[in-house]
Amino acid sequence: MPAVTPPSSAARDEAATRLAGLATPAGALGRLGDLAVWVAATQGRVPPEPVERVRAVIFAGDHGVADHGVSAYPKAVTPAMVRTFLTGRAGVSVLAAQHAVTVRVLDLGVDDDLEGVPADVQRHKVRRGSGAIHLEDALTTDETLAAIAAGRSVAADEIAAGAQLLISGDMGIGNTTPAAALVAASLGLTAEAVTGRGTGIGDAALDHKTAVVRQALARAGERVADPVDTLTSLGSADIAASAGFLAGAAEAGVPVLLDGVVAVAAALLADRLAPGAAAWFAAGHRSPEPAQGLALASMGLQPLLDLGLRLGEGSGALAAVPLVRSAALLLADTALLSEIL
Ligand SMILES: Cc1cc2ncn([C@H]3O[C@H](COP(=O)(O)O)[C@@H](O)[C@H]3O)c2cc1C
Ligand SMILES: O=C(O)c1cccnc1
Repeated sequence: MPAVTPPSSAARDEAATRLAGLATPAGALGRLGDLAVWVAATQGRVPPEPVERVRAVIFAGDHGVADHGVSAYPKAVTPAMVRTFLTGRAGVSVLAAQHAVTVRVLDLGVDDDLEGVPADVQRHKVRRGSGAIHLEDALTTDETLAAIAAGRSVAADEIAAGAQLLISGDMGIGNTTPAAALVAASLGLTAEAVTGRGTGIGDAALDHKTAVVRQALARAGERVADPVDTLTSLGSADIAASAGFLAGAAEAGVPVLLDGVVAVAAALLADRLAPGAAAWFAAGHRSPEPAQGLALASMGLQPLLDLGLRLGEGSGALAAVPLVRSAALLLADTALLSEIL
């Protein structure tokens, strides 16, 4: 497995110097300035080039826990939304069209044959539905490794297609439950600390969902010390693929803008699979899911937006794409104070 080379510290230092010399009051660009320095470091270029080619991949899959009262919606939504991504009418599709971002959807584990969808969508399918994590493993070890490898190969495809910035999106009813469990397992947190309302469950269902996460963590036990075993026991095919995708991006030196709780759980696993990967990640937004904020903080990432957005699909990352573009342009094209005085 290739090691993760950090973003260029020479470019980071040069970018910070350029930022300090811009025709603005010192520090006036605030977090956009920090973001610009990160973009320049990931590109190894000062000034950074415009961030034009942004590509998002949605990893879709079903989750056995969805049959156990953890979501406000039925599992049938998952294949229906896969078809909706394909017709370009999902929430994330609207933002992607607005911001000229390409979106692909891939079925890693949808519990449906998705008859009639283009074969390419199912090219990396690992299985139909992942195990109910409080009762059984999500995957076999072989399935986990296949999903991670699929994610890495998808990242390579997107990079070969010219991606300068990658986004991983999620679709799968019930997926905020394994995401919460993965974050708790990775950070040594309790079920109470990480479990949220997902699609909008009420108090009684939240108590039940928390108990499901607690039971899953107890079942996984010591296996959470290893990232592959963590994904095997508590993850899913789609989240394992997303983790492989994010690890692959970091290994290739391509930056990533993170979305909500599922993408961030995958990012945490990517950083365990490929230590140092998190240096290639920026946080598009903060979601109301507690696991998401806790995972971001553990990676030292501050979210760009905080809109109460709790859709997933990559939407929070998509909404932040204009900020990344603005940051790079500001550092590249703003006059220097020395040029105007
Ligand atoms: C119509 C619809 C579209 C969605 N798009 C993303 N999600 C999001 O909500 C689900 C996770 O929440 P939970 O764990 O509570 O089920 C996932 O499918 C996620 O992608 C959606 C959910 C619905 C209902
Ligand atoms: O925080 C998220 O990303 C989220 C919340 C609810 C449903 N889907 C995603």
